[in-house]
Amino acid sequence: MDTQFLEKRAKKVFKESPLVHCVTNEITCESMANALLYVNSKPIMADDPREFQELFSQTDALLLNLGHLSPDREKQLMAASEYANQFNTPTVIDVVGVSVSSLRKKLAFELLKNKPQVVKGNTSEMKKFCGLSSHGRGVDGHVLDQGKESLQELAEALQELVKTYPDTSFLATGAVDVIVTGDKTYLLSNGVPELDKRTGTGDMVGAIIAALLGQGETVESSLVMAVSYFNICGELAKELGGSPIGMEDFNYHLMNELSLLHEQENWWQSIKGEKTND
Ligand SMILES: Nc1ncnc2c1ncn2[C@@H]1O[C@H](COP(=O)(O)OP(=O)(O)O)[C@@H](O)[C@H]1O
Ligand SMILES: Cc1ncsc1CCOP(=O)(O)O
Ligand SMILES: [Mg+2]
Repeated sequence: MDTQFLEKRAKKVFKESPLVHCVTNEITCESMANALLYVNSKPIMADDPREFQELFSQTDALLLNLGHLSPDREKQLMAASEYANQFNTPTVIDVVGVSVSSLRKKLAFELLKNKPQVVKGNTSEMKKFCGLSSHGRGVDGHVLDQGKESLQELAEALQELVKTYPDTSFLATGAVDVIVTGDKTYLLSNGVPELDKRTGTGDMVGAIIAALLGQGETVESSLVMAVSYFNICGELAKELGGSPIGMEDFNYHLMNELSLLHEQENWWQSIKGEKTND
């Protein structure tokens, strides 16, 4: 990958303190709020549309997470998406659980109409989102959706989707992360398997992407830097936690590293992946 691009962006990211509005699920809400604080952002979890007119005049980015759906939550997500359009607030949509129900897929495409900067999910969720076969169970990705052929099929489907939705970039996370943004495709390969075993890791990545958008990073830079940063923190957590590593120890070190790594000037040198122009 272009090391000049990575070095230049790494000097900028996490140096400001954007206010990130999250309409999200109760399961991982606190982890998400703390992850944002640990990367110098300010979270506000707010889902009452009555305060959106005032709130959107103050916020820098919006994270919409479909994790815990209800009729009220659907109304809140749609309202926030409309306000983001009105206020030009950069928006990330996390299509959590889209491989579970057609209700979520329908809502995801309704939200896509408002031209969010990013739509993300794990590989199984994003395969379902693209109409491909998916082995997703619940909100988790499945290893059968992460093989070379499967990722190639998914990347091609996302490259087609970008032609229909040119204002939106797409991210599918897993052992290898697929980013399709404009005519560029990235395959990123940092991280450790333990990241798949802690609830909220994908949710936290979505929030960190929103934070970088909120501080003015481009969509391409926000995606590459947020995913890589988070996953390198996972690599450090595994190293620090010893072997065998308990998942509570892993999470302790992961969250610690989120708050520490951005003080290391050369953290970006650990970024692994490749970029192709479609
Ligand atoms: N097997 C794995 N190896 C390395 N990194 C992983 C693995 N599984 C997930 N990750 C990383 O963990 C984060 C969450 O991804 P994922 O588990 O796919 O999302 P979700 O929590 O939404 O299912 C992403 O940054 C992803 O790159
Ligand atoms: C378990 C669960 N159920 C509804 S949302 C949620 C958390 C999903 O978090 P992530 O997508 O980061 O694994
Ligand atoms: Mg997820």
